This record gives sequence, C-alpha cells and structure tokens, in this order.
Amino acid sequence: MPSNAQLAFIGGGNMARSLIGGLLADGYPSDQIRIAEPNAERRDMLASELGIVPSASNTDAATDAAAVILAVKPPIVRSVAEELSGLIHKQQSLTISVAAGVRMQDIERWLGEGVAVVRTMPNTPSLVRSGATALLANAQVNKAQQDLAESLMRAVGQTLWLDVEEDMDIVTATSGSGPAYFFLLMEALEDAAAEQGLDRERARLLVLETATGAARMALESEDSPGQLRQRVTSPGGTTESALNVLNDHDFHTAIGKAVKAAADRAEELGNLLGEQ
Ligand SMILES: NC(=O)C1=CN([C@@H]2O[C@H](COP(=O)(O)OP(=O)(O)OC[C@H]3O[C@@H](n4cnc5c(N)ncnc54)[C@H](O)[C@@H]3O)[C@@H](O)[C@H]2O)C=CC1
Ligand SMILES: O=C(O)[C@@H]1CCC=N1
Repeated sequence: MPSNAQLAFIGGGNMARSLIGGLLADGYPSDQIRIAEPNAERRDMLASELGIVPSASNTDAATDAAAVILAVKPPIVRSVAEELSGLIHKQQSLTISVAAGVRMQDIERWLGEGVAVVRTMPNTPSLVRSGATALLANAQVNKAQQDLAESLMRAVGQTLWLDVEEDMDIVTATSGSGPAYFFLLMEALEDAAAEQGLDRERARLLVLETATGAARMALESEDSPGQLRQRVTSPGGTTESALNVLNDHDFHTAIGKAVKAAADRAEELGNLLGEQ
C-alpha cells in the first residue's frame, strides 16, 4: 500500500490496536500512523505496545490524514464525525468507519454532504494479518481512495467489497463477531479435555493446533467443510459419538440463532442511531 498515506485512528481500542498491529507487522511506517485516544491509561499501553504515542485530541490526530479511521463504539461515531467534519472537508480526507451497525447515510449526514466514506467490517485477527474485512464505498470515493481503503485492509488480511449495504449486518454477525465463536469453541474444548484429565498446557496446545489445522485444511481444500467433517467421522467411531451429542443439543441451530441475534443487534443499533 502507499506508505506515504497518513492514517489517523480515532479511538485506540481493541479493533484499532488489531489493525495498527497488523499494519506495523506488514511494514507500514509507524510515523505515518496517528492515534487519538481519550483514556490516559490506554494511551500509555498503546505507546508501549505499538511504539506510537497517541494523542488525547481527535483533531490533532486527524490533521493532515489521508484517511481518518473511526474506531469508536457505535454510539460515539456521531459526536466524533461531527467534531471532525470541518477538518475532513478541508483536507478532503477519506473517512473509514469500522463501526458495527452504523449506516452510511448516517455517517454522511453527521459528516456533512460530499465526504468520501468507506464503511468496513474488519475483525481482530487483523492483528496477525489474518483478518477478513468487508468494505462498502459511497459515491464520493474516488479510485485512489478506494485503493487506499483496499490496501489498508489487504495489508492485514483478506478483503471483499459488498454490493449492498444490507449485507454488512450479516457480515458483522459472521466475520466481525465470528472470532468470538471460534474462541468460545476453543475454550470449551480445552475445558473438556482438562475435565477429562489432560493437563491444561497440553490441552491448549492440542486445541490450538487442531483449530489452526482445520482452518488451514478447509482453506486449502477444494472440498467443503461438511465433506472434510465427514472424512473425520468414521462410522461407529469416536467422532460420530461426539457429533451425535452436538446434534442432540441442536448445535447447528444454536449457531444459526446466534448469528441471527448478532445481525439483528447490528440492525437495531443502526435503527437506534439513525433516529438520532
Ligand atoms: N472488537 C472487535 O472485534 C470489532 C469491533 N468493531 C467496531 O470497532 C469499533 C470499536 O470497537 P472496539 O475497539 O471493540 O471498542 P473499544 O471500546 O475497545 O475501543 C473504543 C475506543 O474508543 C475510545 N473513545 C471513546 N470515546 C472517544 C472519543 N470521543 N474520541 C476518540 N476515542 C474515543 C475509547 O477510550 C476506546 O479506547 C466499534 O464501533 C465496533 O463496532 C468492528 C469489528 C470488530
Ligand atoms: O461486538 C461488537 O459489537 C463488535 C462488532 C463486531 C465484533 N465486535
């Protein structure tokens, strides 16, 4: 990506830290990244972890930025957008939102007409450059800005552009929140192995290697996850016994309901904030 593009992260929380960590690991120069973070303790932590000293001022961080990344919680996006609107207009910066649920039309309304906005949904594995990000651009985004957003997110993982904004809530429920579902499965599997008598250290190693191996195999295989699962499941064997229990507990249905709840919450956040 163009390493001369000045990036300003507004909000230095979990998602910003993952994106910045991934960018630095990809070789992005740290002097081209600014962070605004109101919490002093958090600023100290980011400075020691990332080697970038954050500012307490959003406008200081955003000054001269080619891209301003709004990485605050959804209810805070409006105040930050309104605060930075004048500066963003003056500099013609690209605004990139990572906020769940917050709709393009509202970001545009808060920033004022004519601002180039890319709405994105990244995820925290961006920290290790294994992120998955969906992007959506408004009509004001020019080719160079689209390339900038694409290369920023591509530096930390895979990207895909959406055709319709409605898909963003499903993406949020799938890949935005998705790492938590896999971490929960890892926790549960580790606990189960420990309860059966395996020491924690060995249990964790086996669980993490199994998760990595399964993901890598599914990524590299022509076969679907369902076909790969069947190949682990010998008739009358151990896996079948385990999967029968998961089926008895409606595992598949539970995941479906969980993802729907997340997508519904994203829509609800969008509705709530859109009314403001
Ligand atoms: N955590 C995740 O896995 C993902 C989060 N997101 C989105 O990223 C955004 C941030 O989420 P997290 O990083 O998880 O939250 P977080 O709470 O860890 O980070 C938000 C940061 O913004 C700071 N902040 C609060 N008010 C501010 C203001 N007025 N100006 C500047 N900074 C301010 C807070 O001190 C905090 O450090 C949210 O909109 C969320 O929907 C998107 C994808 C994944
Ligand atoms: O839980 C959340 O609301 C954020 C958005 C996707 C992941 N974390």
